[in-house]
Amino acid sequence: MQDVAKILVFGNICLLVFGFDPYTLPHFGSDSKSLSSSEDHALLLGGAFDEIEEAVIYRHVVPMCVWKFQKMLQIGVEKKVARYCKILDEFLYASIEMKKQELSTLGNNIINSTTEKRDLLTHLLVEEEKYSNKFLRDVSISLIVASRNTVSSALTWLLWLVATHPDVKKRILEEIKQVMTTKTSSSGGFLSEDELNKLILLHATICETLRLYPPFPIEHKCVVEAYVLPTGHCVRKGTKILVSIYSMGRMEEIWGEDCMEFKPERWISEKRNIIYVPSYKFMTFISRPRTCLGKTMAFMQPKSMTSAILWNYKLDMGKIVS
Ligand code: HEM
Repeated sequence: MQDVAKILVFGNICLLVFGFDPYTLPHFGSDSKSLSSSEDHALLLGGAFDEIEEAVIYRHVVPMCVWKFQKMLQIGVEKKVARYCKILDEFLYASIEMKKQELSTLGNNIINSTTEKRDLLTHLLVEEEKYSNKFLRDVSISLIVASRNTVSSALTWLLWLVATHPDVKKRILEEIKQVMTTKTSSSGGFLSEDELNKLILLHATICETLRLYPPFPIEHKCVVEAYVLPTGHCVRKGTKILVSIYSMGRMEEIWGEDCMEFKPERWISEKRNIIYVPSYKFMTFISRPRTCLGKTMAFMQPKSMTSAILWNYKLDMGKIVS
């Protein structure tokens, strides 16, 4: 399920960043020559992201000298990293060049288009011509990496929790029916942003999913300067701190006695608004100053996808075949 969700999210983020869907594109790069379709090419890119993300985790668990040595000799995991980075670079630089050509062909038509309709690359290139290709590549890759695994993990757990809690599923469907207009029901059940904002129970269900199953279960920080924490603990410069976001989402002293239960209602006030929970309690998006910049999008995508799935299909857990 998460593999399908990753494909969906990758397509969405590419639309946002580049303005095109990678599943409909011609192939870029030497590694893609043997591929028979755009879909295969997009899967190759997805695979490259997966491999690199795994290698980044590896770099966190082995001593730095080990992976640096492997990198220098181009052996082991680092050999794979170099290959997959090349695949991604070819895709990203070709996408940037394509966008630049499109801009020079369409010129004023794009420049005069409303900013809400522009993809990120167009926006950056129209606002500031001097950004280097490397800068544009780095911005694009950060957004793809930040959203692909996180949103797909959230969506997978969300669908599983909804499928295994028929009462919640029934009430979400009733909520969708209430906000849905004739226009959206005839367009396949894809709700507008305003309609999605009215889905309070679905929003609460996503919060509850992210509390119990945070896509980043552990956060890793390094102390820059010696500091005394409010608890009185001294931390020395260079100390590595691991915060278990997963455990914090299941702590009785934070969430109460029913902390292990799936209860979307805990996020809804008597007046049917979402209850604000400070980020130092609900750590899924980390606290300031480095809080997640894509939080709104992190809710919008699962909301839009889940409401369309529930509207069009019957969501149930299939039989597990051993
Ligand atoms: C359920 C989905 C998501 C979760 C749980 C999540 C969680 C997080 C977390 C924990 C961080 C802090 C990482 C760190 O400092 O080590 C972070 C940072 C970030 N996230 Fe998200 N994220 C999600 C979706 C997204 C999306 C969809 C985008 C944008 C398209 C995004 C963009 C970013 C960016 C740009 C940062 C870096 C912020 C900075 O360092 O200043 N995230 N996210």
